[in-house]
Amino acid sequence: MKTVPRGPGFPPVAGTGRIVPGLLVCRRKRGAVPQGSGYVVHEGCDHIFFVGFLGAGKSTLARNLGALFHRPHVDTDRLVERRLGKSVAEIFADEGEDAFRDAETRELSRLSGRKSLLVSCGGGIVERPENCELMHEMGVVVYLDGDLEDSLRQIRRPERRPDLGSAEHAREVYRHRRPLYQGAADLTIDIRDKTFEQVALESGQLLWERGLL
Ligand SMILES: Nc1ncnc2c1ncn2[C@@H]1O[C@H](COP(=O)(O)OP(=O)(O)OP(=O)(O)O)[C@@H](O)[C@H]1O
Ligand SMILES: O=C(O)C1=C[C@@H](O)[C@@H](O)[C@H](O)C1
Ligand SMILES: [Mg+2]
Repeated sequence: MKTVPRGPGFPPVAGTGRIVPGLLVCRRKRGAVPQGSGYVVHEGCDHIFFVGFLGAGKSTLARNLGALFHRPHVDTDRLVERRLGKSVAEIFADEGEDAFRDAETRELSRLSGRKSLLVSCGGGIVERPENCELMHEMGVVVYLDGDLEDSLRQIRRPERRPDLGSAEHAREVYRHRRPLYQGAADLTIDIRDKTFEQVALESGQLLWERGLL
């Protein structure tokens, strides 16, 4: 990815801005050309992948930043579900985890044909080194580094999470995964003791300052 820098200032104010709880959302008119108006121009694939444990807030963050920076958001779990026509829980139950992981890798590689996505990833995306390579080929990886307990509290409908299992199992997975997330990350955001809005502002600023948004 080649980056053409633009002027200072966060967030990018072009079009109209409005405040929503804790967040400044900047609206750009449809079709507006980002040249010379403080927008970054990237050549090649320039996705931003958000990784982290279950319930860390990846989807919420990618959605919030998508609204803030006018970038499309996709979620790998939702892409797999749409492609296979069933929920993640059903895929695990009917076809097993390997089939889910194969589908996840296929969906990930399909993103190479798209531009400027904010991608919230399934919690297990880092289980396959091939996925980490794909993400690095297509952009940068941001790790939301948080506590296991916060993740567990935030998970909605834990009974629908085939990957979660008992608290002890979740703890084991967390311990096993943390170095994988760290190894994959280009950037790490410490999300402990922060609200979802604080995380969105902090990561937006970090990515903006580095010319990634
Ligand atoms: N602004 C918010 N304030 C408080 N809680 C929130 C907020 N946004 C989301 N949540 C809660 O936190 C949960 C986890 O957030 P999110 O779904 O973004 O995490 P995730 O990392 O994508 O999780 P998953 O592993 O399920 O994909 C949500 O299901 C929701 O219940
Ligand atoms: O952490 C995991 O292994 C998973 C997380 C979810 O996002 C889904 O991708 C699936 O349930 C597996
Ligand atoms: Mg999610």
